[in-house]
Amino acid sequence: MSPHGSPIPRLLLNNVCCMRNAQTILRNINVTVHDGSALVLTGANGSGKTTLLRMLAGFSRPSGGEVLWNGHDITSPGVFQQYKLQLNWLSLKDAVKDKLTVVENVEWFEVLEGKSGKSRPALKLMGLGRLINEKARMLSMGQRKRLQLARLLAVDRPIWLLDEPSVALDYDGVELLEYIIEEHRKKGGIVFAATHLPIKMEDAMSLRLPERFPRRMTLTDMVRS
Ligand SMILES: Nc1ncnc2c1ncn2[C@@H]1O[C@H](COP(=O)(O)OP(=O)(O)OP(=O)(O)O)[C@@H](O)[C@H]1O
Repeated sequence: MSPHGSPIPRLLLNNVCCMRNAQTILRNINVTVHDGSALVLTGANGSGKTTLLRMLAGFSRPSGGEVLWNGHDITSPGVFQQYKLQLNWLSLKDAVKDKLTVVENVEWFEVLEGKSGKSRPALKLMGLGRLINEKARMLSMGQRKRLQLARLLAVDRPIWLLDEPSVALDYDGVELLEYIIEEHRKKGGIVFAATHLPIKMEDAMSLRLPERFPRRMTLTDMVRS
């Protein structure tokens, strides 16, 4: 509880700023996140969505402001060791090992977590049950994304940082993504999703990052005018 009696948010982004190469990428981002919440991040290419997710993952430090987890700055050494164990990261780089089988690609992450037994059910839920023993190099783009989502389920950490989670998924795949996000949130999990495509998430917060440069006329504008 805070001194005012309200629960301390699980995560608080307090005036977060990010500079890269003397340019401001993110300016004064303020977000309060409680268990079960979701934040949908949108914005033009280059507006800073991945940068914000990377900051939440602790890959880079804010150049201004702070990210607090349970009221503690995530960049403090003692805190970061605990905080990083809360995170599950899904990025466009899928880290799928082509020489391993589909199930090995998930079990590997589960073993690192000191867990077992969830990989096969997770792959089945994601519609990859028949491909479990195939080499991962056989998978299509959408199937690789489904494998990544199966990892989220098998590893089962509370804070999901999802960068373009629906890219390459077919209609059923997007519905499955929406389903697992909903189930995760019902258990108190937190979801951050950067996306250009609509993903249905009930009562999700949304943050549209502003374009960083004045918009110039594009080819599309010229064709339309
Ligand atoms: N390490 C870095 N050094 C310098 N500039 C960087 C670095 N990382 C990202 N940027 C710049 O920060 C800006 C934001 O990039 P970011 O990848 O966060 O955008 P995005 O909103 O995720 O874009 P997209 O929709 O294209 O995925 C870009 O202009 C990018 O060039």
